[in-house]
This record gives sequence, C-alpha cells and structure tokens, in this order.
Amino acid sequence: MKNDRNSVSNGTVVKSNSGMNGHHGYGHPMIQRQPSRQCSTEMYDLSCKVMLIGDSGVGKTCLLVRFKDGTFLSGSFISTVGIDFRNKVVEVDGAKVKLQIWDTAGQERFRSITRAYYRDANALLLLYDVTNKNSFDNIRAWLAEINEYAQEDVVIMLLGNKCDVAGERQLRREDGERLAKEYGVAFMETSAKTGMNVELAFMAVARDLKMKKTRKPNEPQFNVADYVDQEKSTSQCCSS
Ligand SMILES: Nc1nc2c(ncn2[C@@H]2O[C@H](COP(=O)(O)OP(=O)(O)OP(=O)(O)O)[C@@H](O)[C@H]2O)c(=O)[nH]1
Repeated sequence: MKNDRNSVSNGTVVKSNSGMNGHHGYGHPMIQRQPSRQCSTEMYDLSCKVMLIGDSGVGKTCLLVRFKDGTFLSGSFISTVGIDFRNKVVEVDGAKVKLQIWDTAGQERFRSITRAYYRDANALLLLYDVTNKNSFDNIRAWLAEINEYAQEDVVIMLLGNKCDVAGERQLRREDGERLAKEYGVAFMETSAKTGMNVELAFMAVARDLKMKKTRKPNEPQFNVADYVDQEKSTSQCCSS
C-alpha cells in the first residue's frame, strides 16, 4: 500500500490498511498443491508466495505493477506503508501457477513488519537501484536478514533495477553479477519502466516452484540461476 496515493492492493484501489498483517485470509501461503482452486476468475494448480524486498525507492512497487498490469507507475514517488500483495496466475509447461506477490515497504521503520513475512516466502526478489550505490551496499545486510528469517530453501534472485537510466548509473552490471555469484543467487538487471527482464524474473520463480513439485527422483534439480543466465536479455538497455 502506498501512502497517500492509490494503492495496488490485490488489484483494487484502496487507501486503507487492508494489506497489513496478513488480513487477506492468506495466513500461511506456503507452496500447496491446490487442484482446481480458483484465484479471482482463474483456476490454478500450484500456489507460491513471492516477496519483493530492498531499500526504499529501488522500484519494488513499480516492478510488481509492470508484471501485473504491464504499465509503469510514473510521477512522484510515494513510499509503500507496511506490506501489500497482488496475485497473478501464470502458465509453466501446461501447469497454472499462482504467484502471490507481496510488495514490502523498504523504509527501515517497517522492517519488523516485513521480517515477519519472510518465513512464509518461497521466493525473494531482492532489488537494488543501479543509480543508487547505497541501495547496492545495503544488499549484504538484506542477505543477512534473509539468512536469519527466511526458509532455508527459499529461492533468491538479485535484481539491479532501473537499468534504463544510462546516464545516472552508479553500478555496472558486473558489480551485481559478482555479488550474486559470491552468494550463489540468480541475478539480472531489470527495468520496471521498459519492462526489461521483469516477466523473466517472475517466470523463473514460477518455473522453479513447478519443477520442485513435479521433479522425479532421478531427474536433475532445476537451477534457477542457470536458467536465468540462459534466458535473460542483456540488450542495450542494461549495458553498463
Ligand atoms: N527510470 C526508472 N524509474 C523507476 C523504475 N522503477 C521505479 N522507478 C521510479 O523509482 C521511484 C520509486 O519506485 P517505487 O516502485 O515506488 O519504489 P519502492 O521500492 O516500492 O519504494 P518503497 O515503497 O519506499 O519501498 C518512482 O519514482 C518510480 O517511478 C525503473 O525501472 N526505471
């Protein structure tokens, strides 16, 4: 929920606290097999919870809106208050996967609220802003938080957002790649403004979940970092 501006809560425009403290009836949205369940008007086979985290202003809400609605939230920046979510059902190899995407407030004062949600997350998209070195320097602290509060097998993806802003870039793509390699997590640069790699980030998470659920014992494990490396776009927008 954004303070003082139309929020994106669950596809409706709200200005209330409806997104706070899990009052949407999604108490423990762990991975579940849910044949023939319905999400709004869409049926789905699997459900997973994806959290967007990172410093205030890195573009978490914009990334979510880009993925969900295919649009870019421009205009003055107003920080998210607390936590909010939206659902999107995507198809992976014929299976319908419901992504329940939680958009968290990056501001320090909301950390205790967002921390409480880590343990239920199946995937964490950790964002920094390529035009803001401070947001990149704080990634180690975010990873320490993840280590402390999230599930051991949580899928982590590091995203260097705002890669469309060539002139004000403070970080090269290699900086993100190096850090991601150090921590053994998937990495790509994204732009909520142009849509660059946004769909891929969420689809990689959906694929990982689906593979975990359907993998036979003798089949190799799906590696989300390798998958992202093969699939990601490194076109002009994201060159450093
Ligand atoms: N150029 C550019 N601007 C972006 C991009 N993503 C977000 N922005 C801008 O960055 C500002 C912050 O975006 P938000 O999505 O509200 O940031 P947030 O991470 O949700 O911030 P908090 O709610 O405070 O945690 C807004 O002015 C956006 O228009 C992007 O990919 N490119």
